[in-house]
Amino acid sequence: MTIHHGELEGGVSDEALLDLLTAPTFPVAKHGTKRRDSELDPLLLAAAAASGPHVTRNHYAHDFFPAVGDPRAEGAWDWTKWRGDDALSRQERKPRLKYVSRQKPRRQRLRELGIEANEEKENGPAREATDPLRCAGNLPPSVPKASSSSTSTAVSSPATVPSPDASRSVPATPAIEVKCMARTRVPTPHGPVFLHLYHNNRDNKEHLAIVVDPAQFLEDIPHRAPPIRSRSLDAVWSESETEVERITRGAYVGRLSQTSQVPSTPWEHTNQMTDNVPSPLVRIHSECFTGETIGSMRCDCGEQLDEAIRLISQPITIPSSSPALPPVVIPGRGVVVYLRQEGRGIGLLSKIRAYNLQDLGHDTVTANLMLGHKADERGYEIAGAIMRDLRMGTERGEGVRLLTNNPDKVHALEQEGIRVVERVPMVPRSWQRRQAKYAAQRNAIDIAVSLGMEDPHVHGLTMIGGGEVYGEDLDKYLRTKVLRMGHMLPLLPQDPDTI
Ligand SMILES: Nc1nc2c(ncn2[C@@H]2O[C@H](COP(=O)(O)OP(=O)(O)OP(=O)(O)O)[C@@H](O)[C@H]2O)c(=O)[nH]1
Repeated sequence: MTIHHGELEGGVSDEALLDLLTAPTFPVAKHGTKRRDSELDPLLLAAAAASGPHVTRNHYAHDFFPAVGDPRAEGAWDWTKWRGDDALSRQERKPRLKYVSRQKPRRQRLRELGIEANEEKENGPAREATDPLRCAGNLPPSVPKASSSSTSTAVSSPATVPSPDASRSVPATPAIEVKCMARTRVPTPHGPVFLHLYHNNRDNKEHLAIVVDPAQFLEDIPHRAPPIRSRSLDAVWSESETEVERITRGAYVGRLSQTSQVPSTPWEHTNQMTDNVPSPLVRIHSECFTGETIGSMRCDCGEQLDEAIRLISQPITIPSSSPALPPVVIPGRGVVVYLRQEGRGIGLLSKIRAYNLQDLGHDTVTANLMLGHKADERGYEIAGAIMRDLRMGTERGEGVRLLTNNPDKVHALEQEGIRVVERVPMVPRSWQRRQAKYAAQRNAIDIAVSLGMEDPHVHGLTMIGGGEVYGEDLDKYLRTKVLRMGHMLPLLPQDPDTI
């Protein structure tokens, strides 16, 4: 069976329109009047065409919704003023659904960027960031923290490179700094992990790293690969820091117990990689409350998180250098960097609204655009800094094997100086199961077992409802990612009977 684009949620028109609008050359009417300004922003047009209501080129940040957080804004819904659903309140509410601009006047925005309004043409460089299919550095404006930089990992990110156009003053973005504030052992269904909590100087979110490296518990055995440890955590934070303080924040070695309390020392690991040890598996994962906490089957985020920890925790077989010797098996080794970028960076509130637009028939990309967001608003600078703090994919030359289908992530990490030696696909469990059925039309369970899946309920019962997400909503979501966001997954024929 062939998959037609037109079968996607949102219909042919949304996708065809977006393709047309984001094509390299924009069609111009033969006898049209020449525009005085530059070409129209495809994002704006796509949002306008998809949503219907008026959106103007200078106000594309307008929202369907009034400013919820600002009760003084015209049309804002302030629930504290809710007095019941009587006729009067209904009348009061009626004219309230209006668009409210969240954008300051352009002149003021340019001034804040240090750019004189007359120097910058409309739709000049700033327009680049509005490309809906671009994965942009979207982190909020930097607020440098007064932190002891001696203990944090500071690396010049590409954002700090001065503008080649020296005549224009571009505000300098301070080098990104991350600091691991605490680390602890967490037992999971896949084995123990070390949860690392990071602070940074770009946003006020607590990003996390889930380090799988149980070899650190095995004391008297020579390690084949260096332990995965945070440089900023193992640093000495102050001269007056006590051993108990160090241990309490997680700067210890081995297994912490009533009888074993060994504080770590600042980074001094000398053990090198043994030959043939594969590069560690790494996943950069973005927060998804719905998929990970309440087991939503609109997406596969919860399953992906579970599957990533499972895959990384698998023991590694190292072939021996001599045929006479048996292969060596070592514990799994790798990291999940967990970024607090809910809803691909648009936040939970907007994601919930986007779900309602999806129920109206729009796909996940169009729903974001209709709400005035980009298709993807995430950034990976913080992930890069965390990886550098853990010395992953940088200094030892081993590189990382990245668990993803998203080409943007590979590119973004490489931009951050992380060496990605291999992309390892994340095939949804339900697709693996169905693929197994299609492949041979035989006993699907046997095939799934031979693919290493075994019983999906055995592994990772970390989501409410079980170990595999499936269903119509999920299929639509995954197909949109493949067809509209360039995710590298082989599409399966649609077959509701096999779900
Ligand atoms: N805006 C929006 N975000 C969503 C939706 N469904 C899931 N997300 C968010 O998408 C993010 C996960 O992104 P994915 O595209 O699944 O994964 P990815 O990280 O880009 O790619 P992979 O590495 O291949 O999994 C999380 O932040 C989720 O909260 C949706 O319908 N709309």
